[in-house]
Amino acid sequence: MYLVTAQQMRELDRETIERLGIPAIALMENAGRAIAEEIIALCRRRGRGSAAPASAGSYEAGGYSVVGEYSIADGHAKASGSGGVDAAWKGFMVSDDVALTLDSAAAEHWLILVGKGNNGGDGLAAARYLSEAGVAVTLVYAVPPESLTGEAALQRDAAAAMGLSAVVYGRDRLDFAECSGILDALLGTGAAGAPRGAYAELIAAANSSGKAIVSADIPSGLNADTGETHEPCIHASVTVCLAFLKRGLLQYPGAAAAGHVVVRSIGIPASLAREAGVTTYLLTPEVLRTRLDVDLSRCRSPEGHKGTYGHVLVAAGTMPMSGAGLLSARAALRSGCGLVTWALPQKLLPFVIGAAPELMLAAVGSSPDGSWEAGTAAELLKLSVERDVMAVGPGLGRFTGDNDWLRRLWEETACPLVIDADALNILAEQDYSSWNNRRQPVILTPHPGEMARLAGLSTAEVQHDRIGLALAYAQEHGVILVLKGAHTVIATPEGQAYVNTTGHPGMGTGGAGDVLTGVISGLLAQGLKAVQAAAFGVYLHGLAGERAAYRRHNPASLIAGDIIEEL
Ligand SMILES: NC(=O)C1=CN([C@@H]2O[C@H](COP(=O)(O)OP(=O)(O)OC[C@H]3O[C@@H](n4cnc5c(N)ncnc54)[C@H](O)[C@@H]3O)[C@@H](O)[C@H]2O)[C@H](O)CC1
Ligand SMILES: [K+]
Repeated sequence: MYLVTAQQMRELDRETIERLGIPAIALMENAGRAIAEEIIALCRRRGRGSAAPASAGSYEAGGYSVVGEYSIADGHAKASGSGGVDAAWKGFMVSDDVALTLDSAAAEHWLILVGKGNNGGDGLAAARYLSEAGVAVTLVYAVPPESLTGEAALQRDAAAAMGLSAVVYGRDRLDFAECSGILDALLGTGAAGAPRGAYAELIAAANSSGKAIVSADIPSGLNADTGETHEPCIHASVTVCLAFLKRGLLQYPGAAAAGHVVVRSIGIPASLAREAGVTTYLLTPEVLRTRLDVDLSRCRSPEGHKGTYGHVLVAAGTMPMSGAGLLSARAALRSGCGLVTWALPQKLLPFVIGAAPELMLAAVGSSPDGSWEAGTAAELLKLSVERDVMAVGPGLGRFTGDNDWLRRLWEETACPLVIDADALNILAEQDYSSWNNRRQPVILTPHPGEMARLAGLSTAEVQHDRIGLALAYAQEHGVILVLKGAHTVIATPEGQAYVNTTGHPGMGTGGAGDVLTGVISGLLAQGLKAVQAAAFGVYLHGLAGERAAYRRHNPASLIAGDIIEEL
């Protein structure tokens, strides 16, 4: 599933209209219909509708279809008292447009908040379809309707010609308490800055009304690119996103303001997005399979052996943070690699023997306090020769000479590097663009605080536009960047970005990041390309976290080791 910016959406709109010749008004009609269908579906889900959602068309031997709860054939059958359609009788049958039918329409009255632009136009089109379904609608113009132009003006005139009731905010009486729902068609991808004037007042009133709000395309007040929510911003139950998923709907706080996001096609071909060079995706199994060529089955070869699945070297842990090394190393094994060697300070070794019998341990250095030493770089380089990937950083701590230590690993290892935790903090202190180029990829796995240090920004600035920042950093530094957090972003030096939505808030617990480092390293060791291992690793880590969270009486009690057990 593509993720687009507002600008990319405008270009795709224009391409569709000008190159394919599909009129803008047709796209708007499609948008309006899609929005109306989702509002009707919401009303049903709220239990207001008696018609069950349209069942999949099931074609019986007699060649008739049952859609929804009613068909003419059933009607005939009931009339004839046969209690059901006689299979031999192939009565004439007509089904209705279930998606736009609501039995309880009479109980519904929706306010349609109409902005000046095409977002407002979408709302006006939706109002006509809702009215056709028997839902009472009142158009609430944020600006005098005569100021609408283009397709929005066409929709305005059509709504007026249909006699839809309309009020102008600030001029006419308006009571949100009288409605059963609100369609937010104030601002879409053409918005700029915080909502102003009547728009801001209508957004605030809608939010405080307590009514269910459906947003057209994006919640008004949301930055479509960054997920930043202006003050005020609509808090929607459902956002009907048109054509392509907007980046801002996946980035918090926007992701929270959007409610349930449903992407609806309106006639803009997905191929245009590919041709336009859109390379940001929602990370789904489909994207993993088709874009990243990942074998989701992770099947094992019948003649495989531990050597088949690669060998991970983990350089991690100190006396106070031995667990980080253990978590990473165990997670690497659980991700399916064949062997894991955990390189750790000599002093630490006796305490972790047997902690995970499946691990091989390699004591390095001779520091009396179990910290790392600059001289261990040579030992790690020697160990890395027989390993397929090196993970460095979990529980590493800081030590004298650590800058040169990391530089040696960067410049002299011949295997891919996964750099996490304190190793990222070491990296952040240097201009590593001057270091020798590497033939093998590097994956950085910062949380927002570590990213802030790497990029020389505040954490708030990192969170302001996670996708944009991750892409810029990955391309500038030639690394694969895994920017952790709610909806982790995986960005590549070539400019692709994948946004992951698996995971659970309970995963905000010490060591969860160490586990991810192990998972990514374990997948790399099994031969996945770096971007495959990063994306698939994040995806699997999130799924495991979900399963682990649901096993607890309360997700708050989830701890990192639980995630490993669910891999
Ligand atoms: N081809 C089509 O018809 C399609 C339309 N789509 C829908 O169109 C919107 C984008 O429409 P656009 O006209 O570009 O902008 P908006 O409707 O979002 O509104 C912009 C409008 O609002 C005023 N404005 C801008 N910022 C503010 C602010 N901060 N406060 C107050 N007012 C503001 C300004 O006057 C602008 O004119 C898109 O989201 C879809 O809903 C579909 O994309 C399908 C194709
Ligand atoms: K909107």
